[in-house]
Amino acid sequence: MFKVLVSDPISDFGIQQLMDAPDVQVDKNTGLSEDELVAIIGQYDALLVRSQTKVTPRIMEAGTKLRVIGRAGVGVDNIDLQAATQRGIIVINAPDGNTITTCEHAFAMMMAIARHIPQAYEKTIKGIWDRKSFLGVELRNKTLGVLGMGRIGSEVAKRAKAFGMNIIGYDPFMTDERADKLGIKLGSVDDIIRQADFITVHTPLTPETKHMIAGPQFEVMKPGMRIINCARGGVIDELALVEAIDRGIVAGAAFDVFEVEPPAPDHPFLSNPNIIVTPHLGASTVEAQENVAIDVSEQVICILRGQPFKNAVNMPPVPADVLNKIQPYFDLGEKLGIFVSQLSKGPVVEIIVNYSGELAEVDTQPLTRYIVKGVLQQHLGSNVNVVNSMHLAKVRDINILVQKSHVTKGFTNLITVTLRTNEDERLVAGTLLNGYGERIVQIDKYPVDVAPEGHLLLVKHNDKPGMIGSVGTLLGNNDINIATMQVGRKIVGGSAIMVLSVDRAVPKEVIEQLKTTPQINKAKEIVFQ
Ligand SMILES: NC(=O)C1=CN([C@@H]2O[C@H](COP(=O)(O)OP(=O)(O)OC[C@H]3O[C@@H](n4cnc5c(N)ncnc54)[C@H](O)[C@@H]3O)[C@@H](O)[C@H]2O)C=CC1
Ligand SMILES: O=C(O)CCC(=O)C(=O)O
Repeated sequence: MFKVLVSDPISDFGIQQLMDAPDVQVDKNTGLSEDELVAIIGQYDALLVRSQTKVTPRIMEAGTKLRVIGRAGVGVDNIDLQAATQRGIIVINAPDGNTITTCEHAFAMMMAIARHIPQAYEKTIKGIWDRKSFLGVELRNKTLGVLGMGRIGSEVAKRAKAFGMNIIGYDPFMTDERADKLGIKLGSVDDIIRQADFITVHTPLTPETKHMIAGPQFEVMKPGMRIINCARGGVIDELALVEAIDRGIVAGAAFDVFEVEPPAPDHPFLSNPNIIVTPHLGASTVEAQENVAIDVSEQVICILRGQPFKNAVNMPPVPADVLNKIQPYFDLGEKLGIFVSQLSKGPVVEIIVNYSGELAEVDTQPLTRYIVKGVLQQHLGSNVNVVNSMHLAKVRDINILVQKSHVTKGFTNLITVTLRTNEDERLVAGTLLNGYGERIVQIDKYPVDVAPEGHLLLVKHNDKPGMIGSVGTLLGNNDINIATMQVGRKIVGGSAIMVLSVDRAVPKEVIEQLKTTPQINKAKEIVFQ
């Protein structure tokens, strides 16, 4: 039974499928301190959070069974990603579920500052009928600058068009084609700063975006402009903004997010009549909370059950069409790694992976992670997984060399893994055969055809008559049943390799007997658990 801890308020409807899963037990325990979480996290396989829980390295260290942290939302700044990657904990988020909701909040904020709605409401409910102080502006024909044209920024731009605004967008990944499609102008940050009547930011907080709007930018803005931040506190310099408002450069600002949340009671925003604030409500709708909880629950179940998943934040994203092509090879890749590491002796120096055929045409990075995992698994056991395999190889100074070629030796796709240690160099190649599944097709220089499963016995011998008989008799005498057998040789009468698939583990003494049998040079068991 997998145990999942939900440590922030997350939609019950959204996590229903987790609660209904027969192999999952869900505990809801919210508002815990770091110490309280450290005390209980050791029993859980998965942790589900929104943004309140700060998932620190201490919590992950105590979470010895933790395999996945699910963030019901977009930003993962409350999760220490580096610590998660080092520990092999997969961090997933739900990037799509709250896009529209947050866009609508940003839009509501823009309209609210255009028409002073919160300030007017304040006075009206106090019985003050003040119509003079709240002269607003129309959105129509105004220039809206959108910094960050990702999911939310693009939706804001679409809605702004319907309001008759002229939109200038900036995003390092924005192409002219996409801008044309959205009917907006592509500009630089400087164009936006100088020309916009309204600016809305929709970027993550990164070293590059931190204070991307600060003192020097406010200096050159259009007097009377208005600014909105429903992305992350810190993208706009808060103190510089207050100063720009005092100097009449900025007419109004709307913030849903703050450099420190919640802001201190004496934060200058809270007493400024031209700044309106909400308590990080961007994603707070029934729909968004259900969506993100559904998305993250689905992924958590997949990860716990060892099924393919998406939206891992601490692994490179893979487009669906690429994933479709490489996913069938994940298991084979891992088995090639397991196989070649059992063949080798001595500390690993380099893993050379060669992809040929159709695999040479696609991004195979995720597949390489499986191969590296397989190689390291023999020594690191369950401490290695596809999230941390590359990191663990790197900290052990193991070089990973990936090559692509079109030489497929007659197979549609071929993966060749060569392991260089400081004692030897061994090679295993495998493919997926239509109708036959995973096959090992080469071991060192010998062509073979064997399924990588269960117990394999490798016997290196001289190519002489009677070898199959003597190996078969020895195994038979020790009650070891042979399921399949293959002999690979390069030249008649030269050295050859026998690969036997056997029904149970081969005891050490039997391996020793094989090694001392005439004409046999080596014997080795390879185990796939
Ligand atoms: N207030 C709230 O409750 C919510 C806030 N958010 C936040 O909103 C922000 C945007 O979210 P999404 O649109 O879903 O993310 P996204 O990843 O789809 O879009 C972010 C965009 O910012 C762009 N970007 C990165 N650096 C940039 C730079 N220096 N200048 C201009 N653009 C840059 C990226 O290229 C990307 O296209 C995130 O920070 C997210 O955490 C998201 C949901 C709810
Ligand atoms: O969970 C929340 O309410 C915060 C949403 C958010 O900021 C995000 O998804 O990035």
